Parts: sequence; C-alpha cells; structure tokens
Amino acid sequence: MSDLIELDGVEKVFEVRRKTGRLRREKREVRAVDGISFRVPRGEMVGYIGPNGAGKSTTIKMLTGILTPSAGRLRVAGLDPSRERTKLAQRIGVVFGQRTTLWWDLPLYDSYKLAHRMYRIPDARFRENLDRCVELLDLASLLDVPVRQLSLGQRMRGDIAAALLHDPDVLYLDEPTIGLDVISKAKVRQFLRDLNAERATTILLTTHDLTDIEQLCKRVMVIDHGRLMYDGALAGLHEAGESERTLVVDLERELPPVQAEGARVVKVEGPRQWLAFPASASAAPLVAHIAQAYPLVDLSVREPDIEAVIARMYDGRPLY
Ligand SMILES: Nc1ncnc2c1ncn2[C@@H]1O[C@H](COP(=O)(O)OP(=O)(O)OP(=O)(O)O)[C@@H](O)[C@H]1O
Repeated sequence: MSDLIELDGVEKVFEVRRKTGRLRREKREVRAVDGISFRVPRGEMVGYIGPNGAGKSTTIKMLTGILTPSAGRLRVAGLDPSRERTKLAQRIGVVFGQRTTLWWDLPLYDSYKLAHRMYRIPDARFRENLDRCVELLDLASLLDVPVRQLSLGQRMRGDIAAALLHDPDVLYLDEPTIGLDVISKAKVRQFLRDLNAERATTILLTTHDLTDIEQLCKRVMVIDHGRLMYDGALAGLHEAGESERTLVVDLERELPPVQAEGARVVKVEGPRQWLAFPASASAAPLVAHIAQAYPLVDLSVREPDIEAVIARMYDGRPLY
C-alpha cells in the first residue's frame, strides 16, 4: 500500500438551521466538501490551499476522524478514520497553528511525558525522538518553561515536536507558520523538509502563506466551494491560472504606448512602460521587436505573483 491518503468522491454536508421569523426556522444544507477525490503516496509533501470557507478544515477533520463523511470513501494508512479513530491516532500527527495541543500551565516537557504515556511510546523511541526534535527545533532551553510563557514561534515548535513523538506516518499541518517571524518560519520550514527527507513522513499542509507552499511542496491542491479546482505541480498553477508576465521597458523618452503583437501596455509612467504578455509565451520575440522599433534603454521581466494567479483561479471555473 503506497497511497497513505485516499479520498474517493468524499462529501460533507452540514445541516444548519436559520431563524427566519420569531418562531420559524429554515433548514439549509451547506456542502462544505462536495465530491473530492485524491491520493497522496507515502513520503509526499502536498499543499492544500483555498480561500476562507473553501472546505480545508472540514477535509482535515474527516482525515483525522473527528468528522464522518456524508458520502464517499476515505482511507488514511489503510484505516477508516471515523470508525478506527483510536488506531489511526497512532499513525497520524496533527498541528493546528491557531490552537495548541500542549498543556497551557505545565512546562513543555510535561506535555511530552503525557504524550509518551498516552501513545504508549516505547521508552527508547520516545527518548530518541524527543532528543532529535529538541535538537532540530531548538527546544533545549524551553523544556522547563510553562507553555503559556512561550512566544508564538517557540510554542509552534513545541507543538510540532509533540505531534511527532510517536513517529506518525502522516502529519497534517494547519497554518503551521501563522503569526511567526521570518526566522521562526525558516526554522519550521527547514525542519519539515528534513523530516520529510529523512523519515519519508507524508505531509498535508494547509496554509495561507504561499511561500510555505513554494518552499516545501512540489504538488499543490486548490480547493474552492468544497471542490478540487487544481491538483498538480506548483509550476503548472501559472498556466492553469492563465497568468501573465510583465515586461518593463525603459525608453529614451516619454512615448505613446508601445505597439507589440501578443502584449498590451498596462501602465505608462514617463519613459517607463509595463507590458503584460502570457506567462507561457517567450519574452524573446517581444524584446527583439521593441529593441528594433523603439529607442530602448533598459528592460526587465517580472514573473507572475503566485498569489495573483491563485486569486484569478478562485474567480474561475474548475481548471481540469
Ligand atoms: N460544523 C459546521 N456546521 C455548519 N457549517 C459548517 C461547519 N463547519 C464548517 N461549516 C461550513 O463549511 C464550509 C467550509 O468550512 P471550512 O472550515 O472547512 O473551510 P476552510 O477552507 O477551512 O476555511 P478557513 O480558511 O476559513 O479556515 C463553510 O461554509 C463553513 O461555514
């Protein structure tokens, strides 16, 4: 079994009641997840992104067994999450950036001792995993500090260690770098890269920080309105979003907008002009034409911003 996460036509429908009058209530269905299918093989690190309310948390809750799907088939490490939740707990680790699984008033180390007992981790393995996390996540000076006194970045590193002491095969990370400073973000990302490379831990990462995705995931899934809009290489997102690159040209003097096939001027500021052209096209013929027909002094090409690409996708229809 090489696919650790398997979803086939998974749906989750919530029934919500809304007050419509003094005594009347209306029943309404919310399709939080609307027929999602994907597979994640062992050792893959995948980004799972989408706008607010897209259905990301609901998917993760089904993958941990907290919620039962309304329809479809779901397996994690060969187990049915909601039916075999206790067994599954031994195979997965979960980190929620917005809340902690650590004991607020206890020193960090006490939470780890509790995990040791709760997961029945053999002593030698616990020691080995703890030492490794302490070293790589820089936790040595924090073990005796009550969790409530830790900074957000320290607490997040503490949470990641707690999720890994029992050697899970799958790690779900929900906004693991939210609110962290640049240095803490870099530490967390480096740790995840090492973990994935050394232990082949399968990682599903939900984030609003697209740099997390760019630095960690080769594959990205985009979800919106409970549906999968894109599943593929990060590089392919640009094409899927029909994105554009920008050619910035500096001319000798202020001139009317440049005329060039396959490109359009989107901004003019004195002698500088910005031309948008499809990201999939080569800039070479465009540059050659402008150099030949206009008094060109300098130029640069700007790559599309991935956030803009995804924003365009959110406005559109399914892309495959
Ligand atoms: N327990 C619930 N009862 C009713 N509706 C719910 C429940 N949980 C989620 N929803 C609805 O399901 C949809 C998907 O929510 P979900 O929390 O999965 O989105 P999300 O992608 O995680 O968003 P965010 O980025 O804001 O966390 C939303 O419309 C939400 O209001």
